[in-house]
Amino acid sequence: MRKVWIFVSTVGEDPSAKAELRRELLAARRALSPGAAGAAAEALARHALDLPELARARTVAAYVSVGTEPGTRALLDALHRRGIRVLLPVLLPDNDLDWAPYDGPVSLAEVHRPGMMRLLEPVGPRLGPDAVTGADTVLLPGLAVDGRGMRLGRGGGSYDRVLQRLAKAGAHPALVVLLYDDEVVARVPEEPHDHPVQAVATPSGVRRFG
Ligand SMILES: Nc1nc2c(c(=O)[nH]1)N(C=O)[C@@H](CNc1ccc(C(=O)N[C@@H](CCC(=O)O)C(=O)O)cc1)CN2
Ligand SMILES: Nc1ncnc2c1ncn2[C@@H]1O[C@H](COP(=O)(O)OP(=O)(O)OP(=O)(O)O)[C@@H](O)[C@H]1O
Repeated sequence: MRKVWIFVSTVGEDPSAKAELRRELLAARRALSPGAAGAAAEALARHALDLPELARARTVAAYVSVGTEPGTRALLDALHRRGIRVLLPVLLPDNDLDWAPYDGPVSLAEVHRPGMMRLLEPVGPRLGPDAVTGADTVLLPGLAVDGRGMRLGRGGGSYDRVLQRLAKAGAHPALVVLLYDDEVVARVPEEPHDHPVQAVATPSGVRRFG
């Protein structure tokens, strides 16, 4: 599996290299047993909650894991119980993200858009796409990250836009991607619009970049 990716990355870092790596990583996630996924979510929440970036945050932008993603529900509830303001994304028709507060599990609703995975989104008041610029820490979904902090997302470009918006606003929240252990890879294909993150939290711990 890695052989294919190394070959692709040496011939040029084009969008198809990202698409190929995404397919491989999503297949690996699908192969995970429910028991292993549950244990991973628990360990991930434990390590993430130890992050000083979360302990001292007043506002955290996060997301609700779905399907085979590393589980974030326990983490969201722990942050909410600590009195931290948690913002969750609402996917807009152009793949940009709006934000609304997390107010416990009852504040979430399943949203199904044709051709896309079902998401759990907040039902509360929408705060607008710029609300993320008020976060002290942003927890990002992804499929892989490399040693430089370059992140591979699902390909919607939603978080690329978030990172661009933060830069434009001069906001510098801590950026932490949540992944499984084997999704920390040697190199992620990179395009000019990609921005690095500072850290990754996985079930086995936290790694910081640069
Ligand atoms: N749990 C969670 N919430 C999230 C994200 C995420 O990655 N995970 N997002 C991260 O940006 C945003 C939503 N973006 C999404 C981007 C793609 C797909 C999706 O279903 N992709 C299909 C492939 C679709 C296609 O081929 O075009 C897939 O992954 O199977 C869903 C949400 C905001 N909320
Ligand atoms: N700031 C931006 N505004 C609008 N579109 C963008 C922006 N940044 C990237 N895109 C577009 O989004 C698409 C997906 O980009 P890319 O493959 O890097 O997504 P990703 O980083 O994997 O996904 P995500 O950011 O949602 O996690 C590309 O077509 C890219 O041109």
